[in-house]
Amino acid sequence: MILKLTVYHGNFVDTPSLGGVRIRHQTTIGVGTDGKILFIKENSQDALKDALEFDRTLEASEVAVVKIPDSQNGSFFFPGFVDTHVHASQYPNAGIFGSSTLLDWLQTYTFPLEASLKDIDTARAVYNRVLDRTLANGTTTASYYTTIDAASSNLMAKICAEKGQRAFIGKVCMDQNSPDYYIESLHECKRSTHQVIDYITKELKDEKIQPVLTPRFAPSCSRELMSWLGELAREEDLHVQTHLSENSVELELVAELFPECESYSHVYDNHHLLTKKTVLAHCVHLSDKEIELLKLRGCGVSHCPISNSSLASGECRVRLLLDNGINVGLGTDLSGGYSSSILAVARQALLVSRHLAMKEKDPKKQKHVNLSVEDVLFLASLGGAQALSIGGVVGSFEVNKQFDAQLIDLDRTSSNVDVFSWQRTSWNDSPGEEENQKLARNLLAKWLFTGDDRNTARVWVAGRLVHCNAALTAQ
Ligand SMILES: O=c1[nH]c(=O)c2nc[nH]c2[nH]1
Ligand SMILES: [Zn+2]
Repeated sequence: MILKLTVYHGNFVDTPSLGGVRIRHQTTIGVGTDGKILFIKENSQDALKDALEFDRTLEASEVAVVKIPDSQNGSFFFPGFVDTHVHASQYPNAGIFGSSTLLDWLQTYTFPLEASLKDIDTARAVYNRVLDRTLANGTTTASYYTTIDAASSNLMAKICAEKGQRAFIGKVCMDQNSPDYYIESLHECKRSTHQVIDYITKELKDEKIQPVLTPRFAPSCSRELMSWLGELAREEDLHVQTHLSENSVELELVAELFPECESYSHVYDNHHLLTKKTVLAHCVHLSDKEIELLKLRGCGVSHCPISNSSLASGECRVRLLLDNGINVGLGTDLSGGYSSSILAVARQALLVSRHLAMKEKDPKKQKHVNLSVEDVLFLASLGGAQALSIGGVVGSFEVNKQFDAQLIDLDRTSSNVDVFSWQRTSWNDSPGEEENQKLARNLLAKWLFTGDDRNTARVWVAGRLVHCNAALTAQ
């Protein structure tokens, strides 16, 4: 018999809006063979019955059931994480940055490593590993930077398709102010960019994998290159990613290189690179006028607090961006950031917001600047999806969205999380269940601050199991 529907049963947690947590207790989610969520039934005991009621033409043998036993009360489903900014090619350097800051870090650590991935075997080893690692940490969508090399960028796209992660693949574009051993001419860059777009859209043809135009950052891109990329983005309706306003020395360099532009953001805007499908990493030192411009253009921002702390770049004022209606997600920014875990990035986002709050004199403002556990879990999931302009496809559990999910298990004896008997919840979030609600929120905080990949039991992208932490007891 051919499988026509999979039903997942257990407790589902997601963040449908900033600061809001939704807990769906003993719920069945039905997923079609194309990975789309077809129905959600709350407060249900019998997942198979729900499936057969949903589609009366189905036979039981055509339905697969993934049920978390009620006894496994420390387990819940959460949407897969979205990493809005990650340099796959830099993964071998995770943790290796010494006391450098952005510009010397690029020269000392980053450009030599990226250049070495021209060797296809090196690229294969690195890209396979980074995929396994991010999937094991619950990342179901990632916006990747590869290197300037087309062949190995195409290999990365192929590995993503094979392993099943949803991914944007950004072949890096740089044609000025870069080392002789790691640069392309404008002509070469145009050709290799087309090679990657053509491979992904005409050969690979996996709708979960998309190309993203990737001017590295303004200093390494000529005006001609940026104009050409801006035009290509418009003509082909492509996604764009780049870095913006990360480090104060970088800001001075940009002002020197582009004296005709009002600000760093205007450099990109003048070349038509700020669109609704653009995601901008860092945005640490933006002026109010630049924030207004990003809002006007509908760009997303990738907040990378581990990277910003490691490279001493500064603190992004996330609450200000959110208050201005800008979509913000989280980025690991490997290897400016040392961790491949979006959960770890979410934790750091919360802590950085508290550092910003400490600088506020007014207690009311202090409170507002703080990001809560619920806020950073939103940024890690739906916020990230919205920043990448795919908020209608993934990021929360809704009918017609894709089933990109992770099963979290806080009870694994080998993990770092200890849940005591009085801290348990039935996950029942209905009115009148205030104590349960409080316990559930405390468990989410415990996961955020003490959890890691040992608690990521299983991961699905579009309904396909892409990671399984073998020791788990869930069937
Ligand atoms: O965090 C960063 N990582 C990079 O690789 C990079 N290149 C330019 N600017 C950058 N910032
Ligand atoms: Zn980066």
